[in-house]
Amino acid sequence: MKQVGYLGPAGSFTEAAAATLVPDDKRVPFTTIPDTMDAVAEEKVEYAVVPMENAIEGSVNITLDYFIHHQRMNMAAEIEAPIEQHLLTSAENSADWAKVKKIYSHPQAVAQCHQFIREWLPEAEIAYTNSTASAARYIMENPNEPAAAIANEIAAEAYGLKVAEQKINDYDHNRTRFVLLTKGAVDFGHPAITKDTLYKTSMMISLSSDFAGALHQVLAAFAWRKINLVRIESRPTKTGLGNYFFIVDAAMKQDDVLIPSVVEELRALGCGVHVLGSFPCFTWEELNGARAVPQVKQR
Ligand SMILES: O=C(O)C(=O)C[C@]1(C(=O)O)C=C[C@@H](O)C=C1
Repeated sequence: MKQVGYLGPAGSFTEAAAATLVPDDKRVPFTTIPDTMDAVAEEKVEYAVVPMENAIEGSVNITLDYFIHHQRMNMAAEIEAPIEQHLLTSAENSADWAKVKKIYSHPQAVAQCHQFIREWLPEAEIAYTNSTASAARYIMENPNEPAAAIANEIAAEAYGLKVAEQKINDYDHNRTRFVLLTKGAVDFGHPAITKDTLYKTSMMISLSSDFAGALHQVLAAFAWRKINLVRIESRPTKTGLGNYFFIVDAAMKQDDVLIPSVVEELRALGCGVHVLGSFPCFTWEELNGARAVPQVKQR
């Protein structure tokens, strides 16, 4: 049995994503996203699942930055899952949840519920945690503190908390993309792969210098080959204000012709190009049926 690392503790959204993508593997929780990625590099686990991007809040910067600057590995698969945030309290605080003085949760989850917090708990102090599940666990351990966690239903059950308010995320279409990372390149086989499965090839591109039309030239290399791009993200290189690299996801599997020729053309233009992975993409619904709420089988 393989071991899959995930951002824990049990009951995080990332665990639900890992349980859906690789249900037969042993799930191993880690405290932070960098710890989870290090575990793959140090071969404590075969692979890891980490959150990459949320439909409301955008990229999970710590994942992208740690991946690029510290722990370059291979993106081997992706799963996109629905995210429903709930306000969880201890039984002691559930009736009077509007009186809680502090809200614990992961920054992405807090950001997904800004309007709810502004409207209902404007005075509450926000305390950021490593994951939504660690916030829920904290509330379990401190039931008398007038505090709440923002987390999912699995965490409510795992840590014996009450769902004081359901579905508090500000936008209905709340979804997060999670990636499965491996140390080396692998072709991720999955029984759900069909001829219609979407593949992406993710690349990191840095420009040779800043000149008019530099990014246009990069995009043209994809455009004239009719390669559809499904994401363009810029992140600071951390070498000085105004210096960026780009993460570009092409909607195709790495092949022997088109992707190598794009890479060659971009390098000829003086760009730095790294292929970060070429991987199948699944949706939660595809792998789990139409259930909206994450269910995790305990092992
Ligand atoms: O905190 C968790 O439960 C996570 O798995 C992390 C995470 C994230 O980083 O985006 C995952 C999904 C949600 O968007 C909120 C939090």
